[in-house]
Amino acid sequence: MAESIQAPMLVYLVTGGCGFLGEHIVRMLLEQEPRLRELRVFDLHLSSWLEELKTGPVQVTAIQGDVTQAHEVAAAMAGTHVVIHTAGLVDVFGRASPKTIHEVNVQGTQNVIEACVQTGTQFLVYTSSMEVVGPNIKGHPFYRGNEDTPYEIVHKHPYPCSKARAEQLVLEANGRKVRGGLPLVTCALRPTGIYGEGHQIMRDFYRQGLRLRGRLFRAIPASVEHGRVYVGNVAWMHVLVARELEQRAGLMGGQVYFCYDKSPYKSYEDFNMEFLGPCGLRLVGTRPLLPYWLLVLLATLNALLQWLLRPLLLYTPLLNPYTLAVANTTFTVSTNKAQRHFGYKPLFSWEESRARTILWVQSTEGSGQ
Ligand SMILES: NC(=O)C1=CN([C@@H]2O[C@H](COP(=O)(O)OP(=O)(O)OC[C@H]3O[C@@H](n4cnc5c(N)ncnc54)[C@H](O)[C@@H]3O)[C@@H](O)[C@H]2O)C=CC1
Ligand SMILES: CC(C)CCC[C@@H](C)[C@H]1CC[C@H]2[C@@H]3[C@H](O)CC4=CC(=O)CC[C@]4(C)[C@H]3CC[C@]12C
Repeated sequence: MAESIQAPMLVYLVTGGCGFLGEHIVRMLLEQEPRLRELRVFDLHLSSWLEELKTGPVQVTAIQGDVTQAHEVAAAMAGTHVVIHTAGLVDVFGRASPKTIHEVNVQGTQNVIEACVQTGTQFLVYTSSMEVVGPNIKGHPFYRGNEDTPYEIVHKHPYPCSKARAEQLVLEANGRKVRGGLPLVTCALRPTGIYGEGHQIMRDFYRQGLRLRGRLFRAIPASVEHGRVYVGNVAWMHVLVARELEQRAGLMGGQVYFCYDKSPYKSYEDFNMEFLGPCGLRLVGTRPLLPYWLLVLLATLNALLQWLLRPLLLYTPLLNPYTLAVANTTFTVSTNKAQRHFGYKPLFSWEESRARTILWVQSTEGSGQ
């Protein structure tokens, strides 16, 4: 993919291109990748905003499909140069069964790899997650760690288990021969908690705060730091990785990169208040209002209720033993590997990321978003 003034010639495919992160990757590719001829957006559910993108100079092809169906993936990928595999089932609340999570996240990823081999697509970027590392079930802190920091990785929950297995499959596939005889070049990006325009959990907290007359109640100590990264910067990292993979295959192939930017280190709730505060909400309490043992009890009760009610209805509250453990364990990243390997610098400053997110939160008030 050498720099050239020739007509754009590359065909990209983004799986999960209609999701929260996927939409930002799609828009970023159209803005920042001049060599793009065609962009295929593959998703289980196609969004209406795709229509407006079809009027630009790049051919945008919307493909409704399911990554668990190998033939659908292979058909969509024929003739592509690069695939960004972002589709995934993000569920830590018990909405989907462990089997479904495995099928989408692991089998779906295996299907993407096999389709690369079968169709001759040579470059694969996988959206992994910080969750493949931790926090572990023992609650060990990961404080300003990097890709080489030793950490006891112990997964139990279906979501991190599936992301870890899928990441492993992607990294092991690096170097496999694809159709035509060239080697497959793969790498994985591990975002921490992503925030920004389209972040549904942020919107849910905002709505809950409005219902509670402008208040949210602190549940997690302010001293527990939780890694966060702006969605625009995560998208930019995907675009850069995809662009640089050919030139730096030897260095980048088979590598993992945490996604990072200049977002401040804060607790999950204090970080959310950076956006919800300017939208009129207040976080009540300098310390958690409920003792930790009571939160553990409530989380356990929620898990029990979920199990008991499952034959009748899906009870999926935010608080469960897993989400409590993640929110209550320090997990922050401090690394420059992406800068060293492919020249990444955040495209959006913290101030801009914050301003954009606030504008979006404000725009969701009263709208059906
Ligand atoms: N949201 C976050 O904080 C983080 C997300 N990630 C990863 O980023 C990726 C994107 O996550 P989000 O945008 O937050 O989730 P999302 O749920 O908004 O987007 C996922 C997209 O994948 C699509 N999809 C789901 N199952 C599919 C299937 N069987 N076939 C085709 N498409 C399917 C969905 O329709 C959706 O558009 C996921 O792989 C997730 O594991 C990683 C770290 C943090
Ligand atoms: C008051 C409650 C205890 C607060 C609950 C907050 C939780 C719902 C969220 C706290 C941390 C979040 C997770 C974290 O950002 C890491 C993630 C990475 C992913 O790949 C997917 C999403 C998530 C698991 C994210 C989910 C919500 C939290 C558990």
